[in-house]
Amino acid sequence: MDTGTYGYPKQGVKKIDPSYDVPEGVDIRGRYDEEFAKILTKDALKFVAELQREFRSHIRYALECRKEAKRRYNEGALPGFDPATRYIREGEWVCAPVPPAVADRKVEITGPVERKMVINALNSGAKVFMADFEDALSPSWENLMRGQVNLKDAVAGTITFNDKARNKVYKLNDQTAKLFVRPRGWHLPEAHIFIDGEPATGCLVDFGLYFYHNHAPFRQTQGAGFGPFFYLPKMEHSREAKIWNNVFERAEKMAGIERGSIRATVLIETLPAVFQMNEILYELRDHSVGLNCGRWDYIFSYVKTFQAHPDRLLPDRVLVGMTQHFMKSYSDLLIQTCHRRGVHAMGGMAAQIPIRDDPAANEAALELVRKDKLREVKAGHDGTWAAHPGLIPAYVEVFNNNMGNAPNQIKDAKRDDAASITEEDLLQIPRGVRTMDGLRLNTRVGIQYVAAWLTGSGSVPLYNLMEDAATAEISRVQNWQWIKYGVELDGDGLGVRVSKELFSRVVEEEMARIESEVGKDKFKKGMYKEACKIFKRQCTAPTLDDFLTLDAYNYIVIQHPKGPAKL
Ligand SMILES: CC(=O)SCCNC(=O)CCNC(=O)[C@H](O)C(C)(C)COP(=O)(O)OP(=O)(O)OC[C@H]1O[C@@H](n2cnc3c(N)ncnc32)[C@H](O)[C@@H]1OP(=O)(O)O
Ligand SMILES: O=CC(=O)O
Ligand SMILES: [Mg+2]
Repeated sequence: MDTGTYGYPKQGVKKIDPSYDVPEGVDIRGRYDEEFAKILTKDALKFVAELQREFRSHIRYALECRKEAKRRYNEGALPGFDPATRYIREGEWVCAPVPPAVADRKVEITGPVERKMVINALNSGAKVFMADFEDALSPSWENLMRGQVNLKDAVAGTITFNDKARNKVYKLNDQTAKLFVRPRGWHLPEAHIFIDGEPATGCLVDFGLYFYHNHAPFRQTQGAGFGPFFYLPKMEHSREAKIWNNVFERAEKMAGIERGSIRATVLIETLPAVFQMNEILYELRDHSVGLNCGRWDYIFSYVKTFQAHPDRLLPDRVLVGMTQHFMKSYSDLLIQTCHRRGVHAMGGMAAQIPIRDDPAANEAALELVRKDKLREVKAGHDGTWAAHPGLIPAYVEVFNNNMGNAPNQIKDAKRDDAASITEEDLLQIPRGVRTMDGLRLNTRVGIQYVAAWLTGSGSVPLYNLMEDAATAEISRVQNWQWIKYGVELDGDGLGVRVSKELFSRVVEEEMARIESEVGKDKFKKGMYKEACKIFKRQCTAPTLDDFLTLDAYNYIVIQHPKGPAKL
């Protein structure tokens, strides 16, 4: 058949849709795009398919183990240290030395893999940019594939962005942050790429495509022989870290590069994982570059792990900060563990962002984050996360003032005192009150976040705070738990018990408030009603959904040529 460019028909010729050139067993169901085709090459897809085939049974097993652990916690068991791996916790071993290119990670900026933000983040003055396919990204086909294009251009050093409306061209500075990439968690499928008749594992797609296209230029221009570098999210057990280690070894073999070139920082952001920190580092000891306190998912995980423990309910979300005993214990033990094993102990994300139109409120927010960063650096953290470029100077100042010229505190802040932290310390119930305002805020934030996520934004400013998938999860599971156990809201003197009926009224009133805050027009055009339906269903479900984004994912999958699809 006679076709024009990319398979579109010449006049009078029957139309043929362009399609990706795929290897055996791979089916791409996402929209065809010329730019995406440069990422979805036959060889890159072959690599992703090989990873999927080699590791799918291990991933399935690891996810089954999560279910089994959940069953035990739901029957009353508590997470704790595993006696079978005491020898790893007590053994004297260290991880491979930190690559010189990333010895100094005092301030790391994070953000979705959106083009302008990638450039801004790399230029921000932070030491590291964590480019996010996870908490900060709504994983639509368009966002994911554009993200891969953006990262490829960033690693090549050629990325630009033309903001026509503002007549501004963005390009990279001479000096840029080192790039780390965070793929999705093990649980998320990629419904636009089928391998042997099944949706691919989301994180293997994110990792595989990025690694395939960028390992060589990255090692040359950024990693000084090491890399690429990754952040690994939401793991619950060291067996999941072992899979990543094997994936890395497989990738290194494919690329013909030395074992231990790839390096990753694991987020400790689930309650079960805090009891596995040594074991996780041990599995990844040749590929590790530390652990990070993923505080928001960690709080979410506390509620999720104790979903069937009404004696362990959380107070209002705003009261669960890093100074609560269980959070402080987690951060202290993470620092002690990392430094004993010779790697970075990274701090986490304060949710405050700059407030442009109110200098006094802005100064108050800055003071809160300075305090948070000061606590981190004094505790021994080697660096921290910033959500916004406007915060970086303040963070740099706090870390430099307290660490001087040293690139990190791995050798100087041993925190041997934290070795005595117990299971009870790590599980201690947080203190504080529960209020109607807390229920309302959870609801208002949760619905607005889901509405943004459904329309392509995975991180948003709400009420002067950064909200992303992890913070929204806290709102969702806390509402679920309060409804499930008919909790008394004791903090405001009203003594009201939470019920489905009360929650329905709150949802109605908060939807009205959202409409008045965002305006009728935006409310009508946005996906607030759909978001409300999803959020309400999840908050009132008889059993707790494992992840907010798993169910919501069905709403953003658009398979071509057939349209929306349910997994
Ligand atoms: C729990 C966790 O997982 S935390 C990690 C995941 N979360 C994140 O990474 C959140 C990242 N941060 C963000 O997405 C944003 O800062 C938000 C959504 C919180 C706030 O966004 P906005 O209100 O739009 O920011 P604002 O309008 O102040 O931005 C000003 C400028 O800074 C840029 N900017 C803001 N945040 C970032 C960032 N994280 N990285 C790069 N650039 C950024 C904007 O692109 C904008 O650039 P411009 O002036 O050239 O147009
Ligand atoms: O990913 C980070 C978190 O806090 O969650
Ligand atoms: Mg997280």
